[in-house]
Amino acid sequence: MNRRQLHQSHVPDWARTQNLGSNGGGGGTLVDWEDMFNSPERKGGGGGTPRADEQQQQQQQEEPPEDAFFALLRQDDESKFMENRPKPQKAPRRRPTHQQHSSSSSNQYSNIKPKVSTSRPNVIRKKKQPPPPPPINKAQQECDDAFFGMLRGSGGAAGGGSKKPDMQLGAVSPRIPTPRSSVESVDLSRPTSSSSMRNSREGSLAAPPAGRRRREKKTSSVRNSHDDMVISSGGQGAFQDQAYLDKVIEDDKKKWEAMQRKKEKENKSKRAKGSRAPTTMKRSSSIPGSKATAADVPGSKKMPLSVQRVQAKMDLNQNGGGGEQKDTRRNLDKRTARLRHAPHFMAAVKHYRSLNPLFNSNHNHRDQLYFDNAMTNRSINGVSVFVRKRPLFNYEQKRMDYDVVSVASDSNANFDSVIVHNCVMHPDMKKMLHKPTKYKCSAAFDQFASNDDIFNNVGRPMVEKCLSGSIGTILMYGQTGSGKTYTMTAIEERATAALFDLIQNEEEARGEDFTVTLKFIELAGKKAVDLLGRKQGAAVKIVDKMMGMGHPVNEAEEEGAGGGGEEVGGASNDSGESLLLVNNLSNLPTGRVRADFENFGVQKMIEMEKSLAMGGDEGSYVLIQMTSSDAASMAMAGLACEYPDMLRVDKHYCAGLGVDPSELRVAKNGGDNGPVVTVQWKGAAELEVTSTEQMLKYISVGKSRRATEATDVNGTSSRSHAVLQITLLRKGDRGEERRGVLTLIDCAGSERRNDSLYHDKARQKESAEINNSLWALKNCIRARCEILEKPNTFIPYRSSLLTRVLRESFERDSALLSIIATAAPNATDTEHTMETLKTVSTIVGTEKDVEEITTQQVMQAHELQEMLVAQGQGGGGGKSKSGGGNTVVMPIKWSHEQLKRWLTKARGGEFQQVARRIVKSDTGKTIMAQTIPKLEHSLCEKDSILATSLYNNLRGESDKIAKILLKERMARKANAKGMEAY
Ligand SMILES: Nc1ncnc2c1ncn2[C@@H]1O[C@H](COP(=O)(O)OP(=O)(O)OP(=O)(O)O)[C@@H](O)[C@H]1O
Repeated sequence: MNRRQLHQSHVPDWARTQNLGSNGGGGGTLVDWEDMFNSPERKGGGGGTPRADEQQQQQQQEEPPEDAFFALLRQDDESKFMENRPKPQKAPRRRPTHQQHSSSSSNQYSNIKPKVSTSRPNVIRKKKQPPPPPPINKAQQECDDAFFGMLRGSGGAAGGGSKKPDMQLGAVSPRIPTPRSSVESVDLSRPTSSSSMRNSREGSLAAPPAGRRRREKKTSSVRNSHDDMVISSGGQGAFQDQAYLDKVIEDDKKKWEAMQRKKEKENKSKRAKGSRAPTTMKRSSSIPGSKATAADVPGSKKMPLSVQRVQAKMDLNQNGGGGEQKDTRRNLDKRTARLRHAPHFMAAVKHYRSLNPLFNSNHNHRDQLYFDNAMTNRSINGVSVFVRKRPLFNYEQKRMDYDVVSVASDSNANFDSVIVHNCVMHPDMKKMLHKPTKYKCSAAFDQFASNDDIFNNVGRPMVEKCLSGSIGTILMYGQTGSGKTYTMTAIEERATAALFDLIQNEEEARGEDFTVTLKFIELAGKKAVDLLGRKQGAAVKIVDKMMGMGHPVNEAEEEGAGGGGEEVGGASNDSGESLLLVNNLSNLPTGRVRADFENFGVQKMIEMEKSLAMGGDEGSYVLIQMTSSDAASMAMAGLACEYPDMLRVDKHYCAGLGVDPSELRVAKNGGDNGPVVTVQWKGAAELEVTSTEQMLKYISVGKSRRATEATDVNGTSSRSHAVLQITLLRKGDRGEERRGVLTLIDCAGSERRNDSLYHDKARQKESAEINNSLWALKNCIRARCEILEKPNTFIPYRSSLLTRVLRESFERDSALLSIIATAAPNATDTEHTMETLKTVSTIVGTEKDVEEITTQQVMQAHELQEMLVAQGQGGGGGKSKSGGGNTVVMPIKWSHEQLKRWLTKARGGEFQQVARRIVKSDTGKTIMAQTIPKLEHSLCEKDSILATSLYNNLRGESDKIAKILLKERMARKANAKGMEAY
């Protein structure tokens, strides 16, 4: 098909009928569509161009009579015309004049009259062949429809709600000029026409979506072309309406743009106000399916960000906050799944606890039995490990978080256990699993333990030892927000008060003179900063100071790990021999001390033993002579300081040997008390303190200078290790000095990597440094523990600033070290808690004792109920008198009879003798109020085992019944709410 043929195929039928479109045989004429629509007549050009005149003349000659033409036109189908119409956009749009409107209004078809005139072959053939008319555009048709639909709507509205038939799409064909009457019947003068329609569709002036904007633009272009036609035939009134419509559309557009600008401005100012705000909102908006932002959460400023995120997730899960969208995802991350299935997991944990009476969580470590016990008898490898569980916070409970940490304390055992209930989903995401893991520690404190309990068990023994010249360190370790600072603050306050009380007592009793000094620094990464000096933020250098015998003091400043040398003086007399007296070699403790003696070599040990053998009786002093050597003197000096009661210089012996005891620096410098290797904080202010108030004031000043920052987990998270050191110099009436040091370290929160993902680079680096120093600490403590078995174990104390500060604690056997691991009980932090306890276990070498108890599948509520019934739990107290169905009664509310019944039946009659001994006045309340010692005397005939068992079983029963009551309450609640009952 050649170009002409192609064009021919587009010629409308009506034109072919008239031989207007034929270019084949028969002298057919090719219709120039462009000319037809651009012809001056069609455009209504009155004056006409020269070409128009020419055309007009030709028309007069060649065109058929007008009537015949109109008859032909009428035969044509309107749709055919539509089908073959040229693309409207191609027609140059020219707004007709008022005159043109009025002139054309007489005959609706007059405008297309010139189309016929284009049939003149000569004129047209000279022209370049135009492109074929484009096929009808479907999208355009839709737009047309839409527009006419709009018009219909507006017309309907204008016409009192009824659609006028002439306003239908067919009636206002875009290509067939409508008679004036029909156009005028459209009431376009109403200002509502365009804007109101649009507003009613959009509801407001908010920006339409991009797609719609595009569509509207298109519509408006179509509308304009159509309007041109309407206008051309509609006369002045229609023209004015069109102008009005344009204006309204233009206004709308302006309004929308103004609104956008305003919004953008508001956003900008919001961002400028709080630099963290956008981050927060970004984080919150990352919650899948959540609409919540930080600003939506009440008190969001104070609430940790993780809390806000979980809160938002909970809102989503619980369909709260009016959100219609319920989170229906099945594949959930661990934390979300834990909360989603909270009731089931809670029931499983509670059931587990009920089986073990030791998990009574309201009485541990309050008995006198525990005091002193944990520190002295329960240390693990020379380190006492304590665990403190903080209570569940209200906001955690609100988000359906629950307690997954159980504390089992037993006065009779040598250690306590902490169980973390890891609640997870089976990979099939249907079954729920309960995986309890057990950790061993010196003593564990549950959420009911008070600060006094902690201090009495951990702080007080330490203060007492330091007063008598020991070195003690308490170190807080745990996850961010688990209560390290809270516990340490309590210990500081109580330790200060206890210290000055004890000092006062000692001064009064013995007339000794005490000097108390305080230093406070923070360790952030590789920097140590003073917290008490006049100049805030002054750098501090951690320096090892060696104090040897018979030699001046040498300092070894260490700039970095492994830097600096150490010169150790040897204790010697004029003959170059070291002198030391051992009062009783067999009293020497094993472990490190013996290792040091071994360092001297076998020869020295033999000498010592010989001396001991020759020296006679136990308790008498034995002079040890040895050749001066660094290692020997160092070790001896250290020993003399650490074991003042065992190693001593005997003046009389020295006189007999002609040795000046004053030259023996062991006696003079270190004396009985002073350490040989001390760690000094160069540049740190050391303030002398004379009262509790003064000390607390200094501490609070130092704390206020400490670096804290809001993290995901804690609103005021400590971002550095705070090291507070209280030094006691005790001068006896004979001038002898003893030095005791109490170091309290509040470590920065240990964070897991995924917690710090949201942090900026600096914060991530800081977190890495914190974790590095904690790792170094772990290695040092571990090495210290290992020394007992492997004496040559190297302690890598130089690997971090924190461990360098703690050097004395690692290297001296008499040094006391207590670690308090703080644990958050909430299920969301299960992994953190497990990590903390695992780390502490690794530190003290009990990781082998970490016991993963068999995983259990979590029972559904009804299964649990059946099981409880089968076990007959809660039967001891009998049923409620109040007629509450199966409701049982808590032991504390038992009557005398109920108590007696329980005592007779419980544990296969173990307490039958107690049942016989109780009197009328004994009820559940009176027996529950008694402590183990009281029970022992009142009801158990001094049988402490029976009393302990009775005490524990009563509480175990109490927990079981509480559980049943809770379940009943929940079931009632669930029934009321129409929820799944369990
Ligand atoms: N045993 C507790 N009883 C009551 N409230 C507690 C307990 N432990 C901690 N808290 C509270 O928990 C919040 C966080 O505690 P804290 O600041 O001591 O945590 P942290 O472990 O020091 O955190 P970070 O490492 O980030 O500094 C505080 O509001 C504190 O009052």
